[in-house]
Amino acid sequence: MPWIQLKINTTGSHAEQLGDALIESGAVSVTFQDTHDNPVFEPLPGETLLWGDTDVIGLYDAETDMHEVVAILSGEPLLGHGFRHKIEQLEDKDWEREWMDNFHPMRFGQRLWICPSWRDVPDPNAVNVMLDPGLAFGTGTHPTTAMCLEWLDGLDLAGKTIIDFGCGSGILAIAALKLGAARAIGIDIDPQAIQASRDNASRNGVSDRLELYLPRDQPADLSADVVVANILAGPLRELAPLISELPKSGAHLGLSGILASQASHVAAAYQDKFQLDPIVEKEEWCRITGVRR
Ligand SMILES: C[S@@+](CC[C@H](N)C(=O)[O-])C[C@H]1O[C@@H](n2cnc3c(N)ncnc32)[C@H](O)[C@@H]1O
Repeated sequence: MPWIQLKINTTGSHAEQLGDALIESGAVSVTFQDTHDNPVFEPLPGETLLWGDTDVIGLYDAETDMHEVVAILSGEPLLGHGFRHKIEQLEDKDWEREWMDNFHPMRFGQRLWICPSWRDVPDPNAVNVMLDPGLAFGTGTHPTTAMCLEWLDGLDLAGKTIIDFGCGSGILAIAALKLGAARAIGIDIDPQAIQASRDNASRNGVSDRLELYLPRDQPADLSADVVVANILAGPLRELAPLISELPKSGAHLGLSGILASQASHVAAAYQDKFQLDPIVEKEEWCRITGVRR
């Protein structure tokens, strides 16, 4: 079952009250985490944070309307309008664990394999990306990543520039580079994802062709032949004006992180500027692709 988590940084004295508020807003569980064990929560661009010592994390069914949750929580006196938070889709941890235990290299499409670095590659002549589960999202086990990898494998990427918007572990950018792309640009709001992408690029010998940016640092005039964004439906809709301008005319766009029930809403935000393909579905998740008009 797919899940979404919402994380709020606070002080220990406020944690319990916020935990109750998260449950009232629809969270099926709430956990408290010592911030010092988990320095992931990032400041918004231009912001200086005074860190609380506790992250309050609510787990929601992925069908939940997170806009509504945020609206409800804005009414909480401890939070208020525009409160800082982070919303993420979650890897299925059991699935992840199983993959680690069984050490399975995985094939995507015709040419591409994602392989744990401690195993021999099944086909040395294939396009092999060496990647181990780490702190950032993206190993290939999640259907949203898998659908992006399959799509990339089917494109002619030779000499192309690709933007990986929400790069996580860097898996999509690195796969594109190994499939022949000349240059990749990874963007993520999470500094830990930038670091993971950098490490994984180095492990795969493609560091010199991968640029990585936090959104506040990204050059203003970015454009590419292929743009892929595996983030959630809400941000994909909100960021449609920005993401739509990244592909050049005739360039390919791939969107993922979308539940089947949300696909038509996301497609509606892109259909004016893109000739969209039929939507592809895998285990409750969808992929939307198209070509920039
Ligand atoms: C589901 S993961 C995808 C990771 C990887 N691209 C993959 O396909 O497995 C989504 C990533 O997008 C990042 N993200 C979420 N919202 C973002 C935004 N508005 N701008 C840039 N990155 C964002 C998250 O930090 C996370 O690393």
